[in-house]
Amino acid sequence: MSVEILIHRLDPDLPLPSYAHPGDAGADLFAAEDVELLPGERAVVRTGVAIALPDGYAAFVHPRSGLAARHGVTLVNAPGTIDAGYRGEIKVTMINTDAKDPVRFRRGDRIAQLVVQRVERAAFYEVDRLPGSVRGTNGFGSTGS
Ligand SMILES: O=c1ccn([C@H]2C[C@H](O)[C@@H](COP(=O)(O)OP(=O)(O)OP(=O)(O)O)O2)c(=O)[nH]1
Ligand SMILES: [Mg+2]
Repeated sequence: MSVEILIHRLDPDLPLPSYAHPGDAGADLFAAEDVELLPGERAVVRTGVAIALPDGYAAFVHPRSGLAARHGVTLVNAPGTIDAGYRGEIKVTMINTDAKDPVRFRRGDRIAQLVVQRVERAAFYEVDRLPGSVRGTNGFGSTGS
């Protein structure tokens, strides 16, 4: 089963986002521009597409593991959240975490992947005291390394 999503190409010469294999969760997004990232540098990169997600869905821009493993490239805000009401161009906030090597992307390169998911919206009920739990307030490494 797949959810139908309206997509508009702001850059008609780029391919639509696509899944590399059956069963893949992420559809690859393409760079709409050339970009060079020096060590530690970041950039907001255009993808040339805008989408209209149905209510009850969101899309998440995830890094590609190959770029992370080979070049240390990830996303500053991973995963980036695309709201259902957003009609602007999807952009990718890339960062080069490598200490030594610059990395270069060309227009048309696959720079990130989009994961579409159903999402719940919460109704927040304020209370004076929360119900107890086994974990309680322990966190941030409380179970050891
Ligand atoms: O990686 C991302 C993250 C967000 N967006 C777009 C879609 C999203 O719906 C909108 C707002 O994102 P977010 O809520 O994360 O950013 P914000 O800093 O809270 O901006 P705003 O005040 O517009 O909500 O920006 C992207 O194109 N790429
Ligand atoms: Mg926001």
